[in-house]
Amino acid sequence: MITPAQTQTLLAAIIFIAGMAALVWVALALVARIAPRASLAMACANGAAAVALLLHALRGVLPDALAYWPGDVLAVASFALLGAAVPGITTRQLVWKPGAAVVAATALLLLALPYDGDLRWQARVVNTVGAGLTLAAGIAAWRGLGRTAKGHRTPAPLALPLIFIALMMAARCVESFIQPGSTPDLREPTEFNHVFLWTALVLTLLQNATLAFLVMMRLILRIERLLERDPLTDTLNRRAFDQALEHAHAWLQRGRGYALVMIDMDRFKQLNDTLGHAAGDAALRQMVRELQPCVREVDRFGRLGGEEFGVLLPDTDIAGAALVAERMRALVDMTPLRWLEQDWPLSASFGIAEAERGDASADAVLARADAAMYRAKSQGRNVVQA
Ligand SMILES: Nc1nc2c(ncn2[C@@H]2O[C@H](COP(=O)(O)OP(=O)(O)OP(=O)(O)O)[C@@H](O)[C@H]2O)c(=O)[nH]1
Repeated sequence: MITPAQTQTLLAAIIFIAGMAALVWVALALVARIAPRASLAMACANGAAAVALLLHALRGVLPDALAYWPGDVLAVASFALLGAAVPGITTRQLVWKPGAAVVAATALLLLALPYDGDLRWQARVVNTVGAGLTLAAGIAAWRGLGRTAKGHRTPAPLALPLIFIALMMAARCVESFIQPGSTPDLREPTEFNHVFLWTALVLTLLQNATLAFLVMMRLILRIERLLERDPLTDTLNRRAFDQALEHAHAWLQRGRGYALVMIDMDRFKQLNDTLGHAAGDAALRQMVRELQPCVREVDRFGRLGGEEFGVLLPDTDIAGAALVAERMRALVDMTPLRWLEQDWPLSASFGIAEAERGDASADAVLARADAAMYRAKSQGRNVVQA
């Protein structure tokens, strides 16, 4: 036997959880500044849900003009905000216009329904629209999560709580047709309400936890990226490049070879001394931009220091490395640096080396490529040497 106190306590617990979740999302957005727009949308979604449920719980206590129509519109708005926030978290695009249009249309429709006596049609509208909005968000999340981004893949089933919420709302609508005697009041001590409220409680927790987990993943990926990138050129920094090199060397004994290209810009000090440090920085960025199209997805392009760069080419022999390096050399040579209305010719010297089974470590390969690069310098620069 379910008592009114049980359903009311469950309702209060959901309001409390949604309210707390709203505060946590505000903190993530404003204090931690993680995915701020999507986090704010999540804060608003939880806040709107909490207020809508509170107005529902206070029906009969608050004036009708406040407790009914505004509460229903807020409930729909909370689903629309959820639908806007989810793509913001999974694909970084906040999609709010379709949701706003649905809320406006639903508000008008609800305005046309008389709020007296039987409120089942109002509840059917809210539950159907809520189910549709949440299902759309769930499908968008499933698709967004299934994709691989920058080598990371977040499991699509993390979108399941949203899909379950949609099913739950749809079930509430279906129940109102199957059981014509049921009332739309969530406080009624019925079996259906009891199960519905328990499910809503668990799903509210689960959905907030999974979305917060996704936001944290974004933060971790951003930190990982900051740790492995050179801030000026956005190539790998020395540490990350050395790691990639060690990894490639570990595969050498298992039959997967690799080659290295060392790149050193020519007469860079002269450029810096004549045009200034900012021009030198621009030249470094320009060279990296020009060379990017020569670098495959599996290759690793890193800045080893100053104006020296390295490219790790897995599954490549010396002939392949020579082709890549020659193409790179020609590209750098082709475009001068345009700085304050004048052209400054750019070029770089290239040294290449192929890893051999006898190489005890990647350092040996690096040293050979380095020595080849110094030979290129001594031969007048702007050449490739093996
Ligand atoms: N603008 C800028 N300059 C840098 C950076 N890192 C190192 N440099 C400068 O790069 C110059 C490298 O000079 P050198 O090692 O003599 O080499 P170079 O002038 O290119 O001479 P060669 O290699 O023999 O052609 C130095 O003046 C460094 O100060 C950087 O991040 N930005």
